[in-house]
Amino acid sequence: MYHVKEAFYTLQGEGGQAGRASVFCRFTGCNLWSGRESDRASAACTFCDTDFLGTDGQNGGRFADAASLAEHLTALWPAQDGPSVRGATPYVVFTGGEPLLQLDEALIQAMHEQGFEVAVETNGTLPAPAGIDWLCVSPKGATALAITAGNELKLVYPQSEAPPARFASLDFEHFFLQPMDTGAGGRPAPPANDAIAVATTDTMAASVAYCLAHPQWRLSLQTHKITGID
Ligand SMILES: C[S@@+](CC[C@H](N)C(=O)[O-])C[C@H]1O[C@@H](n2cnc3c(N)ncnc32)[C@H](O)[C@@H]1O
Ligand SMILES: Nc1nc2[nH]cc(C(=O)O)c2c(=O)[nH]1
Ligand code: SF4
Ligand SMILES: [Mg+2]
Repeated sequence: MYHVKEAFYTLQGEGGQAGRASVFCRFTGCNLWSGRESDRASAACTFCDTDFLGTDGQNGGRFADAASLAEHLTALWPAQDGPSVRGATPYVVFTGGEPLLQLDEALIQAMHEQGFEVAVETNGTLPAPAGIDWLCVSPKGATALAITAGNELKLVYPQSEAPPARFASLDFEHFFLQPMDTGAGGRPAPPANDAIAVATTDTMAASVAYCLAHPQWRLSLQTHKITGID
């Protein structure tokens, strides 16, 4: 049984695939935070910008097997254009919560059979199933990584217990710093048009300065918040 908070069609907002049309599948639950505000300060991950509790979001629910969830997600991809127009490869992003608590090879295979490339956004503390096409690892605080290779390492910055230098020698194709959205941190997430102001203050300046001083790292902005798309 898969528990899905929400699923929606949008543009990938972050990292090396930013701007790409994507079906997002947000699984319920995380191993680094209960999702309750009363537990945030004592959690292993304290700055989460996401509600991942329950199955009550748009297109959320409980799915008995890989085939039924794959069919549900495929229905969110738009009808392809006619034969004279170059089609895009359908793309699904599994996130959460922590997707590696639920994502398995059967679901990856079912999405491949539907013609999708499969991307994952993970905190990197749990092993990944085989078959993922684009793996993004985003380390959290003092937690130990179970995954030390992938397509992109996307570090929310700054985190006192997770300096970029700790990850700079790992086996990733791309290294991104993403300014921490401090509208989280125990307060409700800011409305989309507020996020621009938040993102352009101190965490943005610190991220820019780090990338300028350490060119291995590139800046990743949360463009879905800037555009207000989701
Ligand atoms: C909500 S997490 C879900 C996936 C997975 N649990 C993880 O942490 O990577 C999705 C992405 O949002 C990032 N993120 C979470 N809270 C953030 C914040 N306050 N500011 C910037 N990025 C944030 C995470 O680091 C991760 O890359
Ligand atoms: N548009 C959009 N892009 C995203 N990239 C990673 C996200 C996530 O929450 O995992 C996310 C998200 O929530 N929305
Ligand atoms: S950012 Fe990821 S790891 Fe941290 S609490 Fe949110 S879902 Fe969990
Ligand atoms: Mg998000």
